[in-house]
Amino acid sequence: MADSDSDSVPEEKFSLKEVLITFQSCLTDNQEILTDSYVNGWRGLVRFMNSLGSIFSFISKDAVNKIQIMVTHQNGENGDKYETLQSMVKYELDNNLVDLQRRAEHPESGCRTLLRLHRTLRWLELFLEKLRTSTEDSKTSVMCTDAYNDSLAQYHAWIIRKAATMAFCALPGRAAFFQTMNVGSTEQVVAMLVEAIPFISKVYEITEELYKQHNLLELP
Ligand SMILES: CCCCCCCCCCCCC/C=C/[C@@H](O)[C@H](COP(=O)(O)O)NC(=O)CCCCCCCCCCCCCCC
Repeated sequence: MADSDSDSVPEEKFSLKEVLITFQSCLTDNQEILTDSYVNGWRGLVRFMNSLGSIFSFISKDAVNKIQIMVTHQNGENGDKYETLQSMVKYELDNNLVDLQRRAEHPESGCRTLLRLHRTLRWLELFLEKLRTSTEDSKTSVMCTDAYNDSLAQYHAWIIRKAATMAFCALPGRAAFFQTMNVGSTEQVVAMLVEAIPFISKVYEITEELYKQHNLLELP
């Protein structure tokens, strides 16, 4: 059976609102984070990024690879241990499934893979916040680069930083960017951001605290 991303299925109208709202559904009542919704949020973000052009495909490839690693864990025989980020951390640490010093036997642990997405979530939070407070003459490439330099860039090698900042220059201007988001007028985009950013921040904070408690923030 063809899956829903199959070429034969016409692209339905895709709004970034649904994607950003996914991060709201990550949170359980007792403040745990559901891996499935988290990974789904990233799937939607990557889909949005792909719609911005092929210059972003090297970023998309890495993101898809990380999403796939998480899905493999979730579908594996211990998939139930990956239900929340909290249960994943516990399971992988209890069973020595995480390379703590250097990448060796477990180069694709859920913990280290998720950490890369978590660091990128900080970039997203900063970028969205800049978009929210931007004005008509603000440049998306500048907002994106500033957000990147204040977050993710410190973890990337020079060559990746160079490639990423070059790609950011190809971002459409603010008006076209908002249009691609497919949320409606500028006021509606801002209202959506006001609604979505707090959930993204919350998910980020909880994950940061979880990783900090277990000393996992520098996983190789
Ligand atoms: C809208 C423009 C999109 C900007 C995307 C910003 C993130 C820039 C990341 C550049 C990563 C370059 C590719 C390589 C990365 C890896 O080296 C590096 C380290 O991995 P390793 O330890 O396994 O080697 N990987 C990472 O840091 C993870 C990168 C994951 C990127 C996911 C990007 C999804 C972006 C979604 C954009 C949605 C924008 C929505 C705004 C309204």
